[in-house]
Amino acid sequence: MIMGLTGGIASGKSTVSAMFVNRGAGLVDADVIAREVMLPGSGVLEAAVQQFGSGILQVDGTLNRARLGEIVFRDPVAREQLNAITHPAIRQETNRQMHSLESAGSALVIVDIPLLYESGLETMFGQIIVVYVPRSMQLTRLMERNSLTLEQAEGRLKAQMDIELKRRRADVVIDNSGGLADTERQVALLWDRLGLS
Ligand SMILES: CC(C)(COP(=O)(O)OP(=O)(O)OC[C@H]1O[C@@H](n2cnc3c(N)ncnc32)[C@H](O)[C@@H]1O)[C@@H](O)C(=O)NCCC(=O)NCCS
Ligand SMILES: Nc1ncnc2c1ncn2[C@@H]1O[C@H](COP(=O)(O)OP(=O)(O)OP(=O)(O)O)[C@@H](O)[C@H]1O
Repeated sequence: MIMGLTGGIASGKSTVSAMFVNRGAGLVDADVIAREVMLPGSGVLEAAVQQFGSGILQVDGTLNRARLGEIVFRDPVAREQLNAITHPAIRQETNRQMHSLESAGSALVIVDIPLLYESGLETMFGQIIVVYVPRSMQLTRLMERNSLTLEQAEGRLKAQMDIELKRRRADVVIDNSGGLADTERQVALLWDRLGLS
């Protein structure tokens, strides 16, 4: 079985994905794939440099993520341009990995895609899990984890669909606003309900 997993930025997707992996699920992580398709020498990185200039590179030729983030999280047009350059490659590799894990015999494959709804990828999955925390908690966790100002954190939130909308669209909601033990309990419950125990 393959399930999509999404949520808002810093809502806890990686935390919840790790809980599924600990129980034996396979994981495809679109954020990891997004990094891989932008390694030095890739056509995707080359296209990004053509679009945004060599200022987005570090001296060693790797992507300066903070610099590109500064550009795209404050400018919707630039963000759309980056999405157009990166998303086809990310989507293709995500598809490849999830089917390869399923063929290899994973009883459950979790596919963590931050922009699942924004990119209209619902049809790839029979069931979608949304990892939910209220917007105010997204902001505080994001500011703390990434050492961002409130303004920078709000810029990143504005780049995504509102988390309440995602919650309403979900097939399954995991509420990650309590402690980790409470989240783990919800994961255990879902694991049982899916007949995976
Ligand atoms: C802009 C970049 C360089 C910033 O890198 P940085 O290391 O600061 O952040 P990281 O990649 O870890 O992403 C953190 C979170 O930001 C959010 N985010 C990233 N890209 C986008 C985007 N284009 N639009 C909206 N939110 C985004 C996601 O929630 C993601 O989980 C990087 O996010 C990127 O290359 N984005 C384009 C590819 C993409 O869309 N990735 C996310 C979905 S697969
Ligand atoms: N239940 C929780 N209680 C307290 N802190 C938490 C909880 N779950 C996650 N966190 C913390 O909140 C932050 C965001 O969590 P995580 O990195 O899992 O989110 P994410 O949705 O994967 O983020 P991104 O969208 O940036 O990929 C992290 O610093 C994490 O340690």
